[in-house]
Amino acid sequence: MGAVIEIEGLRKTFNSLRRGRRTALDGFDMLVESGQVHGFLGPNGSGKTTTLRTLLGLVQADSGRMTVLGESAPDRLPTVVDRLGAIVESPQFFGNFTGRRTLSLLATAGGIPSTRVEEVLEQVGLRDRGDERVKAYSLGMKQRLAVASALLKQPELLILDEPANGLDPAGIREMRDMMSDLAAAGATVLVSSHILAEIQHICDHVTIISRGRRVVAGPVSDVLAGFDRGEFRVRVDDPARAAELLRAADLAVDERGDHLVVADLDDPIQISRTLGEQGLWVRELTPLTPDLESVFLQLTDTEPHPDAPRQIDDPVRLDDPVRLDPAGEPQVPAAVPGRIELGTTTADDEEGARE
Ligand SMILES: Nc1ncnc2c1ncn2[C@@H]1O[C@H](COP(=O)(O)OP(=O)(O)OP(=O)(O)O)[C@@H](O)[C@H]1O
Repeated sequence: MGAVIEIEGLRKTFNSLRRGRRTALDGFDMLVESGQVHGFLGPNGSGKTTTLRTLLGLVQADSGRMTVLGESAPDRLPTVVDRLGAIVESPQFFGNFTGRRTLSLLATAGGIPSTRVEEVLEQVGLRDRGDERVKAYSLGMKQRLAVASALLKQPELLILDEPANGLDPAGIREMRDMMSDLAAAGATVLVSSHILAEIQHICDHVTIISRGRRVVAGPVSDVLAGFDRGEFRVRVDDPARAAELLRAADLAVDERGDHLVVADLDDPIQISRTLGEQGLWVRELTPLTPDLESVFLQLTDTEPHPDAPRQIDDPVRLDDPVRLDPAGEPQVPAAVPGRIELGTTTADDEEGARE
């Protein structure tokens, strides 16, 4: 599989009079290979949008090396722009135009055959609503229209920043199906999100970023397997006694009210045998497999706050080297040989551009 996106040691610091100096990217690395549906995960403010904007030349990096479809980015992006579709900032459409007319105009402007309009409307599930004005579209329909506009040129690579934002569960499901269809048709998709369950369903690969650094990357199944602590939920009539017996058998037991969680287990037979031999019959013995949500929380150490978005202030936990990058810690590369120095941005208007 060839690399479709390569990012090495990307750094970006924003300077603003109001908020001072902020390091958005602190030596970030990412590799997306051809045919992947690659999830780009991180808490709010971890650097996802800055990465994508930098990759597309919308923000200038301080340093780092990037390639897109084999060409160095952003300087050589114009040579691959026809093979690339991206929705990084919500595109604005004319509310009085219909979806179909909007796409027709974009197709004409881009020299794309008008037959593509019907194809992309179909692909994003808007064919029956194509003659309604955009101002009457729901947020989800506007998102789909945006995706349709990016699909007009049949891109090999589609980059979507938080495409599920603001969508209801049905809209999220449709977006998910659409991405699966695109991948099945051979496209590579990079999708950033903080909706972890969705990423787990949609994506085959994942990169998790925290505070501007990559904390883990790889196939979703490998990342999850790396966090499998061999835990089992155990229900018995007398959990306190069961806990005692299991501890006496050298097992790590956590009492959780009406059930126990036993960790670091190779074979659950150890539980049923230990308890059965003492006349305690097991009612439930369920393996607890990690999901992306728990992996994400462990890596970024950001328990969601009931009334607030995810927090980013806590330190990244680095106590388990096997679960992190090969170096055993979030990557903070020193000088990368041959890295292109792109110059430093020290403009207060960066702040203005964002707000
Ligand atoms: N134009 C800007 N000016 C000043 N600071 C910025 C600018 N853009 C991003 N930042 C800061 O850089 C950091 C990373 O922001 P970024 O938007 O890349 O995060 P994110 O992971 O995309 O977050 P979210 O999920 O909330 O979109 C944050 O601290 C943010 O405040």
